Amino acid sequence: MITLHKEETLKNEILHVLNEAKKKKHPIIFSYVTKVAQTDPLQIFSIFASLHKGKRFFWSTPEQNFILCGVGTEMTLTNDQDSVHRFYTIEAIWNEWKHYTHVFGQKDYGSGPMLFGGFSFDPKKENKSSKWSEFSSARFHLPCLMVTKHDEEMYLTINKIVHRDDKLEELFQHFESYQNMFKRNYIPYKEKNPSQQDKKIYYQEKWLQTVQKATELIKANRFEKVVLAREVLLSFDQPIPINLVLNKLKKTLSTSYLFAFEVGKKCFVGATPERLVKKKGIQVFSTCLAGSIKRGKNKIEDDLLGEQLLHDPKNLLEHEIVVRMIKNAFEKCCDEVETKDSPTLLKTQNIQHLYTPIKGKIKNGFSLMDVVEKLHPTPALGGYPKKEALQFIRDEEPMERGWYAAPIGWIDLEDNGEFVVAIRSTLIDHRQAYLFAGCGIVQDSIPEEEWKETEIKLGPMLYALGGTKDE
Ligand SMILES: C=C(O[C@@H]1C=C(C(=O)O)C=C[C@H]1O)C(=O)O
Ligand SMILES: [Mg+2]
Repeated sequence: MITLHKEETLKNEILHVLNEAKKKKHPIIFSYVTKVAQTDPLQIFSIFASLHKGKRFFWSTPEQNFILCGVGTEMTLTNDQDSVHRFYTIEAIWNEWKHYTHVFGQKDYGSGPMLFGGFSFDPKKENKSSKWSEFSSARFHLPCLMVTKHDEEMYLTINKIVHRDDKLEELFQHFESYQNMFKRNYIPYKEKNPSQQDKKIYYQEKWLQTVQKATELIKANRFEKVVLAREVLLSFDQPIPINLVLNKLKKTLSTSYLFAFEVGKKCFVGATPERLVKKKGIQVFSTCLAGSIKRGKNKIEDDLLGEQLLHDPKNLLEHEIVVRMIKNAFEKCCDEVETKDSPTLLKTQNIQHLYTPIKGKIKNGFSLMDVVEKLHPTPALGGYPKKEALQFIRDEEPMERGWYAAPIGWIDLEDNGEFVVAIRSTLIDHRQAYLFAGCGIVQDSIPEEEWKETEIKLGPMLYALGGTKDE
């Protein structure tokens, strides 16, 4: 229950927003933010499973010090443009709404009105199946309710678009009922892992041949690097509980971002170690991540493998191409660009990567979306040069990437936000889950070795889904 004093203040504020909507002749996003006691954000995902089914999202950073869980869609922004306009249309509509937004309460970084969503990898790719049909080239949701965990604080945001003819009492009831739903008793997770019925590993021969073909074209100077991916389909005897998958991923992947974006009956879930861009105020951060080796069975073996990776010419080249491109893109929209001269190691549960962080300060006139547009796809996911590599993927890769390897994340009113690269991911469709993994192909790539690299990358998601390891 809202206390009496708060009740009056909230009512006054709603009245004020109603008047504003009349005066401006435009609906207003009213965002009510309150500090709340710590709860498990994943529980919110569960509680709203039926009321807001098909409209939920989840996000957590590797240190788990920033977690978002949003449910419902107070507003959906989506487009199917196949050019850079897909980024800027979203940004333009959001910028326009900023004139019609009213925040009430203590807003902190990551709370209040924000859009959560993402983009497809390649809007020019013609899709033959309907696998990704709900996931447009660009799609963002303004949630009805969202919780934000930021360090030790927790915030509840309730967003409502207020129209000039809305009734004060009804609006007030809306906020009250959402607050009460949020305070509902938390329920223990009941779901059990469904049993796996089938596992399809697609087009191994074709994939190996494509890798071979890519290396030949690289030797003939058509491009320098291309990233090729493949997919695995798992089928289960029952619908896959997203909560359970996220919980399992949370336990195993402390160095990765977790994300889930539900659209209708499908949910895109991932645990990726790769940040595309984070913008906080004028500070901009990105990650160059490319070049991989397995983890060792013990510390000695693990260190040896790490050392091997740090000195391996094929992997260093995979990595260097990414650093070069990201640095270039940063220099276009940032000042004071800083990076390291040589990579270090980033170790996740079952794989180690070459890693170079990069940062800068945004130039006047540039935005978070500018950086997303300039970076996507980096050569860690597409290749280099971008145009040639993308064409090769479009023509030769035997799968539909959809949102795999594309930017997913959030953006707020002040142009703060973060996007990661949606790898180590799965598209869950009722009783089925498509898993994706790819790797960077350079001149000296050996097809069978690259296949093994994708097997390692698929491991944690296969485990989280309760599947068996790739043979
Ligand atoms: C493409 C993926 O991963 C990318 C490819 C890597 C590589 O080839 O070494 C390493 C990290 C990622 O940038 C994937 O996991 O699907
Ligand atoms: Mg690689």
